[in-house]
Amino acid sequence: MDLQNDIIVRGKSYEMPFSKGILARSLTAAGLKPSIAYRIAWDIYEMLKKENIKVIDKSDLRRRVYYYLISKNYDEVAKKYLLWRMVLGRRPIVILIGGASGVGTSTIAFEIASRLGIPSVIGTDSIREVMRKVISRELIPTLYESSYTAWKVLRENEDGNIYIKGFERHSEAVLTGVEGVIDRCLIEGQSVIMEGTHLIPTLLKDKYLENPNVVFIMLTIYDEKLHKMRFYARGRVSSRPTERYLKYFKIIRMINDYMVETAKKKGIPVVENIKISKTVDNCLNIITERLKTMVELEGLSEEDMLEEEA
Ligand SMILES: Nc1ncnc2c1ncn2[C@@H]1O[C@H](COP(=O)(O)OP(=O)(O)OP(=O)(O)O)[C@@H](O)[C@H]1O
Ligand SMILES: O=C(O)[C@@H](CO)OP(=O)(O)O
Repeated sequence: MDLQNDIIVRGKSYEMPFSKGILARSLTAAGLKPSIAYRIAWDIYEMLKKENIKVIDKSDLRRRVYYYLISKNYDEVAKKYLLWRMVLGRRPIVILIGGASGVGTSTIAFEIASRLGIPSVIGTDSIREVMRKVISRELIPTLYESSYTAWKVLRENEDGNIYIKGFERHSEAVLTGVEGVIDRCLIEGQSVIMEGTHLIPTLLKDKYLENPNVVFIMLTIYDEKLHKMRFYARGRVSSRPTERYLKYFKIIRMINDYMVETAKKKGIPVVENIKISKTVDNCLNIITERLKTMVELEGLSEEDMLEEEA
């Protein structure tokens, strides 16, 4: 790489060479098609070169991109771009993607992370592994099962739907770990995406649901056949055995319905995951709306966002 000829982008605490790829990615997150986003990133790079700019502050670059988008009649994209740059650069945001096994939480979480440039995605399955190391099987036997088999080790006196009770008991300890990670991210100012089947809306403490920096989205697949097909697809490329998920499919569907029901109860948006690109767009729209509220709560106008140091 010829650093001498590169344009340097200067942030508050670091410098890096101008990257058309990074700029294009933030433009796609704001709603532009990748091909157009890349062209605009290229145009801006050329513009800076023509002006013989060697070093540019991030806030200057942000301003230029914003006005360039407006000049090309991408007003809505410009607004979203500004909002995203502001929030991701300066405020921690925790995105929770819940959903029953196989509806696609990890796939969608990674797509959103790459579109937004959030470097950290944590699966609740990993938190479950950590919890298994610190809590004995004797103390919480459900933790050692899967979400859909935990009912097998319930104590006999549990009332109600035993499959759902098992799932709840299985998820409780995991949720304690999830809440710990959220606390840490909010305190440290780090953004993170957490995904998995253990994110039960009615069991997560209300203080997280009410926090403007926490955005919770529930994924679902309404069509049973489509949901089943996802396990066949996964079985071909991973070591997770399709037969196991098919054997417990009815319970997994029950968990899916329960997740949707509890999400609705708590006012959490439910997104159907049929086509990846559409699911991601729907999720990004939901997240953007939440960010607008967050920025409005802080009383920031567009002018303030343009002026804020990056
Ligand atoms: N919109 C989609 N279209 C087609 N295939 C998809 C879509 N979303 C996910 N998949 C595929 O479906 C399978 C299941 O998805 P994934 O592993 O993301 O599920 P999950 O909800 O994370 O499950 P678990 O909680 O069991 O880990 C994977 O093979 C994935 O590539
Ligand atoms: O418990 C579950 O539903 C799944 C979640 O990924 O995990 P496993 O099937 O590996 O136990």
